[in-house]
Formats: sequence, C-alpha cells, structure tokens
Amino acid sequence: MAFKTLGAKAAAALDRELMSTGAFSIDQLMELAGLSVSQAVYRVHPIHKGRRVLVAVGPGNNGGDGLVAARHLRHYGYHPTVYYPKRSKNELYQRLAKQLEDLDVPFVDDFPKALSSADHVVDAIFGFSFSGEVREPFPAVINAMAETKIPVTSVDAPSSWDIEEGPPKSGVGSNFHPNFLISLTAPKPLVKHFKGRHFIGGRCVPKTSPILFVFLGTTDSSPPPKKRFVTPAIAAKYDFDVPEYEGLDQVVEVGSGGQKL
Ligand SMILES: NC(=O)C1=CN([C@@H]2O[C@H](COP(=O)(O)OP(=O)(O)OC[C@H]3O[C@@H](n4cnc5c(N)ncnc54)[C@H](O)[C@@H]3O)[C@@H](O)[C@H]2O)[C@@H](O)CC1
Ligand SMILES: [K+]
Repeated sequence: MAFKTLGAKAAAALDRELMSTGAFSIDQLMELAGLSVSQAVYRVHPIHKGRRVLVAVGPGNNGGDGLVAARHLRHYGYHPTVYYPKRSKNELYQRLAKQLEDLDVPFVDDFPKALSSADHVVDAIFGFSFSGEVREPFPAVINAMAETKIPVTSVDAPSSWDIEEGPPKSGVGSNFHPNFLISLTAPKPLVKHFKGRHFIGGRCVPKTSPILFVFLGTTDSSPPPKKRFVTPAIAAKYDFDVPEYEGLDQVVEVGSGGQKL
C-alpha cells in the first residue's frame, strides 16, 4: 500500500497553516526539514563513504533546507561545500549562510569543479514551488547532476521535475534521476516516477493530544508514540499518512514510489 501524496497546492497550504494556526515559525519548520535531510544523507552515505558533500542550494525554502542540512552534516563530521548562486536577501537565509561561514564551510561558484571533488551531492535547488522551464543559472547544474556518477540526494523533489507529473518529457531534467529522495512531511505525486531509495522526513513536532494518547494507549510502561512531526488533526485534514518513526529518527525509509515497507 502506498502513502497518500500531497500535491503542490496542498503542501503549500499545509505549511501556511502550520505557520498560522499551528504557531510554528518558518525557522523551526526549516530546521526540522534540514535536520531530516541530514539524517537521510547519513543513512545513505555514512561518513566512511567519503566526507565531501556538495550541497546545491536554490533561491527559496528548498534551498534553506539545504543550508540547514549542510550545518548538521558539518557537525556530524562531514566536509560540506555549498553552491549558492542566487543568494536571497531575506534575513533568515543570511543567518543560515553566516552560521555556515562561522563553521568554515566553503561557498563555491564553480559547480562542475566542485562536483569533480565531491563524494555525495544534496540537491536542494527547487521543491514544491518549482514550475516552468529551469531558468539560469540552474540548467547546467541540473544537467551536471543528471550526468554525474556521484550519488545525489534530492530534497522534497528532484529539482526540475514537475511536482504532479514528474520528470520533463524533454530538455533540462528529462534525464535527471537522483539516487535518493527525502519527501518532507508527505510524498508529492511525482514519486510515482522515482526509482531510487526514498525517505519521508519531517517538519514539526507532534502535539501529543489526549486523543493521541488514548489512541496509542500511551502509559509510563508503553512504547513511545511513533507518529511524528504533524498532529493527527492536520494529517486528517490534508488526508495524508504519517509514517512510524523509530526512536530518535527524523526519517523513515519507504518504497521508491511511496509504498509502505
Ligand atoms: N513553504 C514553507 O513554508 C516550507 C518549505 N520547506 C521547503 O521549501 C520548499 C518550498 O519552498 P518555496 O515555496 O520557497 O519554493 P522552492 O524552494 O520550491 O522554489 C521557489 C524558488 O525557486 C524559483 N523558481 C521557481 N521555478 C523556477 C524555474 N523554473 N527556474 C528557476 N527558478 C525557479 C522561485 O523564483 C523561487 O525563488 C519545499 O519543497 C520544502 O523543501 C521547508 O523549508 C519548511 C517550510
Ligand atoms: K530539490
């Protein structure tokens, strides 16, 4: 059985709701997203496979997730490098970049050159707000990620893929098939075209409501709740499934097309 998917409009509406009635700040959501991404990378590319992780950062919140992930990866002992060609003037992104600079994480301008000395790539260029043809300077970056033999982990969506329809039929991105994908909160419809290893990660901590405690039968001696990140009410309203997370994990591996394993 497959996890229900969340279309681009629903995903954007969900994030807006979390930031209004849900009382979360964008910083919190991005921190949890980036933390999940860093854990997915740690799973698929443990440090002994090579420390050099190149993080391709786009101009929006998907890029912000990449900046946060780079910081966590640095703390885990990786040597991240960040390609961030369209820097946002937004104060949040400037703070995320400063945090990386303070950790001596290098920012590079030449993506192909950086790729030639990387062990792993994180694709945090576009997420659910991508649409249309890829604009400069990103076509060459997408092409390079499509052609490289270095494993690529995409954040929320393979950049350049249509959120509903998947890879473009021709042109930039039509041959881009990342090895790994981490869907944030819930898979997007494009996962039906994804063939690699697939994880779901999170956005926000659960509100353990009395109803949830009753539902899970939680007492002092019972196992901790495995549902994570969104409240049961939000999952029901947006009609998606919350996977079961183990222990301290911020990610759960699922089938490539979003099937329950
Ligand atoms: N929306 C939210 O509140 C949150 C979103 N998160 C992450 O943010 C993503 C969505 O973020 P955003 O809504 O900022 O959007 P994206 O980061 O998906 O992309 C929007 C940016 O890409 C540019 N863009 C769109 N189409 C393009 C094209 N064809 N060529 C070149 N540039 C193009 C836009 O001008 C904009 O700067 C999610 O997929 C997820 O990864 C998380 O950080 C948590 C919170
Ligand atoms: K992406």
